[in-house]
Amino acid sequence: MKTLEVRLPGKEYMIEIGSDTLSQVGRTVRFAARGNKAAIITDRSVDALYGDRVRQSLKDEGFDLFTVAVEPGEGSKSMEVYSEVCERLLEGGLTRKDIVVALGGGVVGDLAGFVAATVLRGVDFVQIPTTLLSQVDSSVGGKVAVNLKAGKNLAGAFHQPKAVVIDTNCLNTLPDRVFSDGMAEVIKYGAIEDADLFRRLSSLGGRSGIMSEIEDVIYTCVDIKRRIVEADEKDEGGRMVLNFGHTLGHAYEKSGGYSRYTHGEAVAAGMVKIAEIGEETGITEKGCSDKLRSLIRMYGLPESIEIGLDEYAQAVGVDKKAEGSMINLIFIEDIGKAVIRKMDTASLMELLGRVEG
Ligand SMILES: NC(=O)c1ccc[n+]([C@@H]2O[C@H](COP(=O)([O-])OP(=O)(O)OC[C@H]3O[C@@H](n4cnc5c(N)ncnc54)[C@H](O)[C@@H]3O)[C@@H](O)[C@H]2O)c1
Ligand SMILES: O=C(O)C(=O)C[C@@H](O)[C@H](O)[C@H](O)COP(=O)(O)O
Ligand SMILES: [Zn+2]
Repeated sequence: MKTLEVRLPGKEYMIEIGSDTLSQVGRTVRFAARGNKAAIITDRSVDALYGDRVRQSLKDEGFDLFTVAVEPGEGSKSMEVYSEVCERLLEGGLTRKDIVVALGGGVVGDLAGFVAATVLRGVDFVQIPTTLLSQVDSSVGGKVAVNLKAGKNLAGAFHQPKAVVIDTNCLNTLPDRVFSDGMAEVIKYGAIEDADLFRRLSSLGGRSGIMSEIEDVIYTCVDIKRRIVEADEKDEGGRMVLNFGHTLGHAYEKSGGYSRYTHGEAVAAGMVKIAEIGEETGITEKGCSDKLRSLIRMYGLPESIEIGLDEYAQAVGVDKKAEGSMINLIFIEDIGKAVIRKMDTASLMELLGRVEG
């Protein structure tokens, strides 16, 4: 097993990465918990696969338990489901010293984390991510949120977990499409920060290659995120690079009603498009968009998604990196080297029109 510590003053936590860590998860939660009640928030598919194992481990540690299982899918990152889950926690008798256990992919982690940040004005929570995307990205760093009609992740908070327990065995039951989603964020880390990782992803060549080095791939990604979050927890500067491909990606997700394209698919297409804009403006070395395209193709992700300029404009208008009429955009200068550039949104729209042809 590998471990990492996120060192945020007063909010430090450990990340465990290994195989079969689920059967020992009770010990980690016991160490993190101040009370004796634990509420597991999960989705129905994950509950059927892994709920019993987690419940057994928590019971072995003497926890008084209950489970709230939501519908699988992005639709559960909504104010309606958020409100329903809060009510269920209170019916279950959750008090301020108790703990929420988020068991599932990024949807469950973001929803349960937002619930934990706000119910009773905040309770502790632990992340047990079960998808590749949630293991390399969403379980770490404390961004928690639900979607609004206006756009992606628009009601949220920064609420750091007390621990993150990653069990790589969970990845064996992932459908290929969900595995690919996680690869979009893995490719993102290579593109923004680690050219060696980017090259390695080419040579690993697909899901089985990645699985042969999975602990190390996850460790590499989480270590990058840990360093970035430690330097800028609240997304005021350097952390914005983790949003590479996301401004346009969020536009694609919204245009597909949060069901046609997954987050990973949207981010993949968003990275290619912003690299094309970067090449057009001279910020990005020529050829980077082709390098991204070929990795994205290799991992079964879309290189582009067609939407209208009005749909881009709506998403850009509510992007959390906007400052008045300007927006902070994340480009890469080359593979492994991200840069933040302020641009007025009108110029961005003009460039989008140009690269869309
Ligand atoms: N907070 C952050 O920093 C952050 C970072 C990246 C993404 N996100 C968010 O994460 C969400 C996407 O997360 P996701 O890709 O994990 O999707 P998801 O949580 O919807 O999971 C995808 C599907 O896989 C199923 N599943 C989960 N674990 C499984 C397993 N081990 N075996 C079989 N099936 C399993 C789920 O039931 C679901 O149907 C998006 O909402 C995105 O915005 C947040
Ligand atoms: O942790 C971060 O910071 C990220 O930007 C990670 C992203 O992969 C993730 O999708 C995040 O939820 C996007 O955040 P948002 O602030 O653009 O909603
Ligand atoms: Zn993301």
